[in-house]
Amino acid sequence: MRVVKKKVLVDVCGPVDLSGDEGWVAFDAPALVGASLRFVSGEPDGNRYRVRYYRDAEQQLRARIWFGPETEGPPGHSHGGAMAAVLDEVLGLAAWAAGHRVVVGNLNISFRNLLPLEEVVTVESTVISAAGRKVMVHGRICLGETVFAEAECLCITLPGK
Ligand SMILES: CCCCCCCCCCCC(=O)SCCNC(=O)CCNC(=O)[C@H](O)C(C)(C)COP(=O)(O)OP(=O)(O)OC[C@H]1O[C@@H](n2cnc3c(N)ncnc32)[C@H](O)[C@@H]1OP(=O)(O)O
Repeated sequence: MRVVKKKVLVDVCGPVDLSGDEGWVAFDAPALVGASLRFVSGEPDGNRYRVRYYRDAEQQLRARIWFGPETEGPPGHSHGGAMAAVLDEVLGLAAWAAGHRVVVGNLNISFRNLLPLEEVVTVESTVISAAGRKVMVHGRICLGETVFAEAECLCITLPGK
């Protein structure tokens, strides 16, 4: 029964264009951090999220991401926790991409607009500072001028190699 339901959803959703902007270069997240990031990035043809990572011309991490029907919270729109999971992954990964071996210690999110399901949006990230074990990364989920969520993320470097 579950298999049939999933197949129908796949047919309904169809392919999604996750191509990047001009000048963006594809970024291989598993090559850097391993294959553990399955919750957000693990099902590239599924109905939860579909994600592709890039670096922009300034080397900052970017993600093109589709929020599928399985991320629903308010009817027809993404769950806030679904957006939080994406920001946790992308902003933590941004610190790794900048050379810091971290986990996320604190993630402060403001939800600014309801995010419609099955929309392809962009996650922007900027590494703001690195001092001692603390790496601050800011980011937002947006589409054009519309900001759906913005976040400040304190990453803490892991001890040891
Ligand atoms: C491995 C392959 C992975 C590979 C995968 C990589 C993927 C990255 C993307 C995924 C991101 C995630 O989902 S990560 C998963 C979600 N995150 C977690 O589960 C983290 C759980 N928390 C922890 O493990 C711990 O609390 C740590 C590591 C964050 C910190 O513990 P600690 O090592 O004992 O260090 P501690 O002394 O407490 O803190 C060091 C300094 O940071 C400050 N600090 C610590 N936490 C906070 C905080 N929440 N808010 C403010 N400040 C904080 C302290 O005040 C201190 O400042 P001072 O006194 O020095 O000034």
